[in-house]
Amino acid sequence: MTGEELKRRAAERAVSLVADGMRLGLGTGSTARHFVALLGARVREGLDVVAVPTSEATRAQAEAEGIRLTTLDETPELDLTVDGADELDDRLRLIKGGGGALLREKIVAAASRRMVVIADGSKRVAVLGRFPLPIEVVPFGLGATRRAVAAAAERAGCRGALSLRSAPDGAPFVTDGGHYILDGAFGRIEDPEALAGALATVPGVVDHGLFLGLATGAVVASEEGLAELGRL
Ligand SMILES: O=C[C@H](O)[C@H](O)[C@H](O)COP(=O)(O)O
Repeated sequence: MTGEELKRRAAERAVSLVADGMRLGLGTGSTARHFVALLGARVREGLDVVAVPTSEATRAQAEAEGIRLTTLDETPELDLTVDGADELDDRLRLIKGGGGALLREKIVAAASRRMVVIADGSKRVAVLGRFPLPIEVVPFGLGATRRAVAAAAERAGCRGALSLRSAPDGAPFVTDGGHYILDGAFGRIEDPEALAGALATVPGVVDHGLFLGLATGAVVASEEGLAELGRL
């Protein structure tokens, strides 16, 4: 089975959790894209839901699928968010933001009663950190912020290169919120909570890709079948 087929399998299970009347958060990325496509098919069959997208890319896809959209201003509490992840551990701690959508994703997940992660088996790790941690920063003061991030990470036991993410044209990648991303190649993040706490003390940091205590469940698809973690 290809990676895309595995992602689709996980997305199919997540779509089965959606019921009429639900207020949904729609994730971003190649796995969430399968979920939005499958949800769109159900909406065209008559399913009545309303959804908040976590990126402009997902907004465009959801609109094209005919999914009714809302905002967190109109609908501040959501029933279920379904999103992908770059890594997840057995305690449902995540790294997200490989596609640059981490800030809106975290706001939407925090506004949801349930957040279900969909992923293929390659995303599951024993210790977070193989995937470089995205850290969203304000462009102003980038040099100083980068030094402060490095110092904060070191206090939490993490060392590694902090790379400014680039767009395909070589310019800095800019998030939907107008910010830059530093990718922290920390290797192993032994204490994600300590790192999250340390990063939160740096003024130029808007947010980071550690999602701790947000995911309530996960569907992980591999050749062996679907593994379900937590509460779906
Ligand atoms: O910013 C992007 C998101 O956090 C994605 O959910 C994450 O990068 C996983 O994406 P994919 O499903 O494409 O691996």
